[in-house]
Amino acid sequence: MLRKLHTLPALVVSVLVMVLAVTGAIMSLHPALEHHQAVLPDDGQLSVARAAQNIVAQYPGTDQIKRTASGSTIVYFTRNGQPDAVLVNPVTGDGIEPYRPSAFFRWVKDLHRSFLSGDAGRGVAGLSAAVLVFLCLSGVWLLVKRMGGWRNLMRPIRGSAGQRLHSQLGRIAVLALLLSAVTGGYMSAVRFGLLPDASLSEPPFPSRVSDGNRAPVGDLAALQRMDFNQLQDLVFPYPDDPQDVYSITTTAGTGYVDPVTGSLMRFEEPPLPSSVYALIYRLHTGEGLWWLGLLLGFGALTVPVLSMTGAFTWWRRRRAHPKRPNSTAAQEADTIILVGSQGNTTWGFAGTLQASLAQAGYRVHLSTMNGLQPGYPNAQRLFLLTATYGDGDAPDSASEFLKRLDKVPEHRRLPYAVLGFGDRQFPNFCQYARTVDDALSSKGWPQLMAPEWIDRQNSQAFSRWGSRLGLALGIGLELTHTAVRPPTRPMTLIEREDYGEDSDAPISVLRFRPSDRITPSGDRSRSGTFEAGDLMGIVPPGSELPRYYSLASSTEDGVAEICVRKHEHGLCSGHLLQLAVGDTVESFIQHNPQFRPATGKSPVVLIGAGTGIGPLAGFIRRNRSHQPMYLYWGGRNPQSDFLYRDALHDYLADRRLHALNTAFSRTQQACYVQDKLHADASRLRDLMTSGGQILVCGGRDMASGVMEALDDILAPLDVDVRTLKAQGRYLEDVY
Ligand SMILES: Cc1cc2nc3c(=O)[nH]c(=O)nc-3n(C[C@H](O)[C@H](O)[C@H](O)COP(=O)(O)O)c2cc1C
Repeated sequence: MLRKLHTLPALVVSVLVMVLAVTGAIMSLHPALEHHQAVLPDDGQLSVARAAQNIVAQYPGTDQIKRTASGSTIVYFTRNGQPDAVLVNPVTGDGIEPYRPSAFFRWVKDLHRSFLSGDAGRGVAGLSAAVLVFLCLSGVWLLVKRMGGWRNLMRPIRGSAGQRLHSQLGRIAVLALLLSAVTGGYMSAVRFGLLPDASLSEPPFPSRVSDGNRAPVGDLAALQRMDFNQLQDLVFPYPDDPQDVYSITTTAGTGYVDPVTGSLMRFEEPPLPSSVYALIYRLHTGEGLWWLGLLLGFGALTVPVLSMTGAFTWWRRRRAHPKRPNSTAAQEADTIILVGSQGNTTWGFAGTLQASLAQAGYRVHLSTMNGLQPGYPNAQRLFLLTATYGDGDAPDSASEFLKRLDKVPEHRRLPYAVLGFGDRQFPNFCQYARTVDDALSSKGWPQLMAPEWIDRQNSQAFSRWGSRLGLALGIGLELTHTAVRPPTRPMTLIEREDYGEDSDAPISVLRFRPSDRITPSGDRSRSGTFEAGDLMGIVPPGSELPRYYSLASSTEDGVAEICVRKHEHGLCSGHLLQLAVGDTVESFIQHNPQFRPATGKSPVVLIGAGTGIGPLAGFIRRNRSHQPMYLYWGGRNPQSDFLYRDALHDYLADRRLHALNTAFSRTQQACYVQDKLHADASRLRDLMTSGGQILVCGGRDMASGVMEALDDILAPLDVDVRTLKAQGRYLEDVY
């Protein structure tokens, strides 16, 4: 809900906020430029009287001396009947250059204040500032939730590149943005009378002025007592009006000076609202605080990037959540179906279940598992259909489910049935669905049906489950659903490197590029954006089901690179390894943001074996910030299957990789990657003590061996892999 509240206003006002931010960033340069030009005497060095005397000596027709908040001195004077203005050095009275306010800055200021549309535009700018305040606060709250509490707020961030950039920039710039938005909103509120008027009230004009000749400005006692650095404005009396006086405004207040006697006639301190306004104005504009101006300007420059990354993340999430036609409102439904999915195939099954139940007369509400509500007033049953990802983890649309479950009161518990979707090739088959089932039963939710597990979207198994459900409900229920193949694009093999050709399990590094062929839908084929660690789904000929390979490259590399080992009877690996350059495969990208090194400076320990090196090499390749990365990798034989040998040595040379440890199992001193970890135990303990994280990629036997080894190694620190996993510091991509 909060995410929606954060996203929707952002999408609506993003263009307006971007205009405010970019114009604000441009204007933030102004105080710094002015400060650079201004001549600033030391405090106590120069009185207003002396400075005015110097200036009048150079500019006898002086009408007004004005100082900007940054300290520049502007003199308005009349010469030969023509008004003019000049920037001066107040110590000497010499002119520096004619004063010509920049038409560009004035235009930018108008755009910033009112979108060039007068009062209506000012109102819109004020509302946009209020929205920006809300976006900052809701953004911080979302980040706190995502990072698991305030204490973890500055921890490295995980997720897709867009999400990481959005959170990282937001975290850096939020204070500057909040300050700009709150102060801007305040000034708008004052302008529209929502807060007390802050204009400077002038004391009443003196009714009597001393008779006699006017003294030279340098002799006026009141001005001799005032320090020039406090001066804001000094207006000279009209030469032809004997009743006129000097008007003066300083940081201490406003008053009048008798031009004959030099005495202070009236002087009033500014009222509180106007002092507050002056302070807020300085904080908003950086006038007189040029360094703050530049900081705020930098903060404002993040807004376009935040808007774009935010919009991109929203669009991606939206695309990942299929439409739910004919879903009854949650309040009215008698049957609730909640879906945990990442690749969307589970939605297809859920849609079929929904349609069949609706046909049988049920009022069915269909939503994500993250959409679990604390109560469904009319519901009598709950179905949970969920996939499993990572190490038995929740898919994206179920990541908040268990937390939400805690909030459901006892009297709202419903009879439920869990249907897990998974793949027996993974070590933890349907683990997340099992976790959900355990959580519900341990909380005492009544079970409508025992849980069932569907392997690789098997439609017969789904149909059998449907028949059993029909019996439980006392209706005839026929569920006919065949998984829809994800939309694929042709990719052409452009390069291959072959390893271990003589062995029983050869490996190839394959590089693909989107082919120019027109797809059946008529699109020119394009591949989506991806990063190392994402998955390339490949559908081998004669199969409906894709096989997934971890990507070793990102979009910027211009190729989709994967490492493939030949599996005995492996339909897809067999197909891929016999491809020749120029051949094409049908494929798609599945994002896998859970498996990425966190950004920042903390060390990253990469551990893999065999083809598991693919994404790890991809992470190292992109490590331009030289985050300390340590690679432990196990192969069979250094002569025949040392994947990425040359590239890894290049990465070591340019410090993208800090240390490389290899283990080979088919040599005389047979050695496994776990042995290398044990041999390097004390360094690993140091790395983990300094906030390091571990990413493991490869087969499940290697992964469980590595886990055991690390539990031993980290025992003296009182840390185990389970704890690291819970902290998001131990990530696995295991197959
Ligand atoms: C990266 C990845 C990790 C997976 N991990 C597991 C797993 O640990 N256990 C499991 O049973 N299935 C696992 N699967 C299989 C999916 O859960 C299964 O294909 C499911 O049907 C996908 O549903 P969805 O398309 O709705 O997300 C994984 C699939 C992928 C792509």
